[in-house]
Amino acid sequence: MALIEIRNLKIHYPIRSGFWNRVTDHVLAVDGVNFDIEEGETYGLIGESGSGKSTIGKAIVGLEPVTSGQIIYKGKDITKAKNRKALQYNKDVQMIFQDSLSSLNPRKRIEDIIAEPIRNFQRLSATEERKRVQELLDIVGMPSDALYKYPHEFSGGQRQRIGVARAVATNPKLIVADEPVSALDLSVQAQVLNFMKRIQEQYNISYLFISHDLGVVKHMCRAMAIMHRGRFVEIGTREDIYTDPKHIYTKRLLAAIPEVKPGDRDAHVAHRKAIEKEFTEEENRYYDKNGRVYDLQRVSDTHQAALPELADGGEA
Ligand SMILES: Nc1ncnc2c1ncn2[C@@H]1O[C@H](COP(=O)(O)OP(=O)(O)OP(=O)(O)O)[C@@H](O)[C@H]1O
Repeated sequence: MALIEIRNLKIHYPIRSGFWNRVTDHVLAVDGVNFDIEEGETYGLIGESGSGKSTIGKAIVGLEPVTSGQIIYKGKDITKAKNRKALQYNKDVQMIFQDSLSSLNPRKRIEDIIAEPIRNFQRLSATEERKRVQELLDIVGMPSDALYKYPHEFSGGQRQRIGVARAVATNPKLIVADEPVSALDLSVQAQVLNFMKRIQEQYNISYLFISHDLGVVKHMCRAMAIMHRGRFVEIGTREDIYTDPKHIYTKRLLAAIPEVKPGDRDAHVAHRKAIEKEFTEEENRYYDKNGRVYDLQRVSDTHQAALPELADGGEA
């Protein structure tokens, strides 16, 4: 059994308009995704901005309400749990955010920031708590005098380490890492990713690793999903995705990785242009169940609504 199983998860946001502020439509931020995360595994979620990655992460940690579908943790559907705040799940599943400056309370000292999740779940004496916070700082490679400082006194990489220390404080089983290194320099990215891996091995933690950067995901994940407009367009292992991508959107993301070898530059630019052309053509193409092809730019809205697979959320 997987540690967490996501089944047909949908998160739709209402769009309100008009004088009465009625719901006139919905943003289909997440529209029927399925995946499992095994114990000790890192599962990658890749897609461009707005594809719905963060919404999935936030729904898993309970920061977004689920429209429909299931989040099954250790065999139990937590979306149906009565008193969700009281669940062991909240201790077991933690999150790291991209923007460490705004996710760490600027008015609190590091000691209090890291101790906060501990206080939610455990009663420790002041001495025990300080010892535990020092231990956590040590795990993420921060000096123990960091205890008395404030978030703005650290670099982005150091703040991300503090964010990890806070996430690890409750001995979690799963950490949702939402773009954890996107705001950092390349050299600092490598350091943070390496210590995240080290901590994973040491404490057998699973990660849901959310990123728009295929280079970073390749370094971290064996299994992954490519997300586009609220749906998964391709799922597979690292080898599947990086050596034999099937979906044009995946090919496009891969082609967007900059080519560093000077000799290959022209070939890379030509490849990128070809992919971009194919993507523009494919993106507006819709295949029905009988293999007929429609150009979605040409069919009217009424006709689109009449296409059965489109109406019930089929692949477009
Ligand atoms: N609270 C909300 N109300 C309405 N729409 C929302 C809300 N939160 C997110 N959305 C919309 O849902 C879609 C998915 O957003 P989400 O933040 O999950 O994307 P993302 O892939 O994580 O992008 P990014 O990396 O830029 O955060 C976007 O179109 C976004 O505008």
